Amino acid sequence: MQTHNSCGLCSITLKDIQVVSGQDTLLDNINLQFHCGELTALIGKNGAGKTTLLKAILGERPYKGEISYQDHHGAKIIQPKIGYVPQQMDFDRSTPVSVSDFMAAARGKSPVWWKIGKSEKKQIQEMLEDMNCAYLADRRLGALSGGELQRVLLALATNPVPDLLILDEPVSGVDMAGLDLFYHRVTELRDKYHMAILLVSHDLSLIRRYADKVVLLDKTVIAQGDADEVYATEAFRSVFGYLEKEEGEA
Ligand SMILES: Nc1ncnc2c1ncn2[C@@H]1O[C@H](COP(=O)(O)OP(=O)(O)OP(=O)(O)O)[C@@H](O)[C@H]1O
Repeated sequence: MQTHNSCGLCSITLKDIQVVSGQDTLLDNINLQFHCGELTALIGKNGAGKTTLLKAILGERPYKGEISYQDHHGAKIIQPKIGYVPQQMDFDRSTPVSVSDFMAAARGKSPVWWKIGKSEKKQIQEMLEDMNCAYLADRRLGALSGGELQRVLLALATNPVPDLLILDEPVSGVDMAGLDLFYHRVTELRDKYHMAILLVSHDLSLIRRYADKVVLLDKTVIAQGDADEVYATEAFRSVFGYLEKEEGEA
């Protein structure tokens, strides 16, 4: 993995964020702060606005309010590096493009029909090795499982190492062992590079195990805190009902 060319990001502040679409208010009065070295999980029912909020942060959705990035002295950072793993990637599953070809094209190094240069191929190999999936390099992209594709997308989103990593339901369609491995890898990245991570997920027990902070959204923030605090709120119960604690947990 390439070294972290840090811009010294410390926190991300969302102030009075509102997103409207025609007559509908999709998000309103969102005030939040995310910190480096923390994995924040965004949860909420279907349609609560989680993806919309990620899109606003990514600049893909017009919004009112302010999204700002601060360094450790409180000074504003204009262009933080943001890595993104989308909820889904629509592409023709019959495409003959290999994982390496796709990654080279996504990195902007070459069109998919060009032969990849030796040094680019080596870098891609290293990126995949970092995610324990070097064996995928020559596989056809369309033949990957959901979990394998997510690891390839995570390898891309974290090279170069971002200041903020955004993951939108990165684990849907992945088995439990794959999910656990993915979360484990994400928290390793958080600890090694001290990046801020914002993750949308529906897996409440994995969130309890791995997230530092949980934000419950229903068009606006209806609860936030650590997982146990949020899971104990009335707001959480009204959305998800009661959640049994896992065996062995305090
Ligand atoms: N481009 C769009 N234009 C108009 N409305 C949209 C658009 N994208 C999403 N919406 C609507 O905004 C609301 C929030 O959608 P969003 O995808 O952000 O929810 P979500 O919390 O991510 O849901 P899920 O858990 O099902 O993925 C929904 O009612 C959805 O229909």
